[in-house]
Parts: sequence; structure tokens; C-alpha cells
Amino acid sequence: MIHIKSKHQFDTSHFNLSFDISIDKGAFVGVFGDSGAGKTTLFNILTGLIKSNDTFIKVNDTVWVDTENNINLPPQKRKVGMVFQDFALFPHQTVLQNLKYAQSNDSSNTLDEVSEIMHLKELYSSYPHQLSGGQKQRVAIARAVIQEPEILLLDEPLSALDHQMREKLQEYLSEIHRKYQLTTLMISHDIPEIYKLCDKVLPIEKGQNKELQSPLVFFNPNPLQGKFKLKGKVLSIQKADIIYIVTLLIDKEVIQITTNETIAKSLVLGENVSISIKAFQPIIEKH
Ligand SMILES: Nc1ncnc2c1ncn2[C@@H]1O[C@H](COP(=O)(O)OP(=O)(O)OP(=O)(O)O)[C@@H](O)[C@H]1O
Repeated sequence: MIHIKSKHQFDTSHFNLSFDISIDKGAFVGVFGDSGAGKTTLFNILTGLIKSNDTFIKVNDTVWVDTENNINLPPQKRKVGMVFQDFALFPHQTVLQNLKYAQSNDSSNTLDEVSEIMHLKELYSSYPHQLSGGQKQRVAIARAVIQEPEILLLDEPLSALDHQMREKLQEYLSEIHRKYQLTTLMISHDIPEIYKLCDKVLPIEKGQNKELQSPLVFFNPNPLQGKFKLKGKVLSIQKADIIYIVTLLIDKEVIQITTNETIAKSLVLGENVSISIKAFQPIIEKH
């Protein structure tokens, strides 16, 4: 379990932050909110890059910060892995050297395993400038995981990548999160991405967090009022007794419609579909 209680005000601004968050170990949490809401600041408080005078952070059994009792673990002692949008690899080191930098004495197996899962072995002797954006980000994610972090923080890690690469890396992230039983917090503005990867959403508004919610509840507070438009994206497909419920992103709205097994099984997550209404029964058609 992770507990974060923090109040912070920047010297140069009137922006006040106040967080009170509890996250289960092993959760994959989507951190969602407007630009400037305080998402990156929350990450900076967790990593120790921002020191605040009124903070308590406990990660599993260890207190990282307790300002009342003068406890403040330095950033290098906090078991946090971080991945940003802009790769941040050492340019003059090969992929293997970049990975080894993150390795502690007892994590040599992890380096090997993670490289295997993310298909990095064939890139070991390449330098960052020889890699594509997706390859660089694979290395950055692997490097963060090799540190065997208690919390993995992802700050819009995939937003610079094209759709196909993004989907591939989402699969890697999902696999790595499960395999190493990480507690992962990911800032993302991409609703389908949050649906695909996260079991909870942490909404941040104007410097404060709201309660954690499931993506389905958070993005779809009133399922009966969904508006049908021509095109949509498949977010999830769930079996409910003998029918299937398909959740779709239509423009910025999420709706659910029922369908039969044949159609449900032909759909793929993230796929674009079109919707029409025939005799009051919604029909999903593939493009
Ligand atoms: N070093 C700083 N000094 C003063 N104010 C800051 C500082 N860093 C952040 N802020 C303020 O805190 C607010 C939250 O910033 P933060 O970067 O956490 O937002 P965000 O939700 O991550 O935004 P985005 O999605 O655009 O990255 C901003 O409105 C900004 O004005």
C-alpha cells in the first residue's frame, strides 16, 4: 500500500497543492487531469525532486517522508523508476551500458529477463542516436524496471510515438507490470490507453486529487445517455451472461452497447468501428 499526504505551495506562484492518496500495491493507476492540474508535481513529490514542508509518504512498510518527524529519504534511496516522454538515455553509451547503469548487484537476472521480454538483446550494441523513438522508449522503460522499483512512474511515456508503436509498447508495459507486480502510476491524456492498461483512475483537478475510480465509472458516469455518432473506437468487450457488452469511445463520450458473440469475438481492442441503429437495435460494423 502507498500512502501520500502532501500539501505544497510553490514560492513563485499562488498554486496550492493538496494530495491525500492511498494506492493498493500492484495497482496500475492512470493519473488524469487538465494541463497544469498538478500531475507532474505529484510525481516530483514522490521522487523527492520537490521537497514540501507538510508531507507524509509511506511505501509498503517504509516511511519515505514524514516532515513532522524530520524523515526525508533522499531521491537516490527511494525505489522509484521513472519514464518520461523524451527518452532521457545517455547518448554516449550503448543500449547495454544504459541498462547496466540501472542495475544493482542483485538485479542481473532482471536485466536479462526484461531485455528478453522487450526484445532488446539485438539492440545491445547500438547507441541511442541509432534507435527509433519506439526503440529508445523500450530501453527507457526497461531501464526503469531493471532498478526493481517499488513504484514505477510513467509521465506520458508513449505520447510521442505513432499509433502502432504505442499499442506495442502498451502491451510491453502491461506484461512488465504484471510480471514484476509493480505499482505503476501513469500520466496519460489518452482515454483508450487508460482503459487498456489501468485498473484505476486517479483524477487530479486544480492541485487536488479526487477518489480513485475504475476507468469505466470515471469516463462513463451515465451510460444511458451516450450519444451515437458514426465512428467509434472499441475500448472493452465484456461477456455478460449470454450477451456481450462493448464499450466504445465516440468522439469524447464513452457508451456501452450490447451485441452477440459473433460480432463481439470479431472485434479487437482499439479498433475503429462504425455504428448504426436499425429497428432500435444498435449494430456495430467493421470499417
Ligand atoms: N517550479 C515551479 N514553480 C512555480 N510553479 C510551479 C512549478 N512547477 C509547477 N508549478 C505550477 O504548478 C501547477 C501544476 O504543474 P504540473 O506541472 O504539476 O501540472 P501537470 O498537471 O503535470 O500539467 P501538464 O499536463 O501540462 O504536464 C502549474 O500550474 C504550475 O503553475
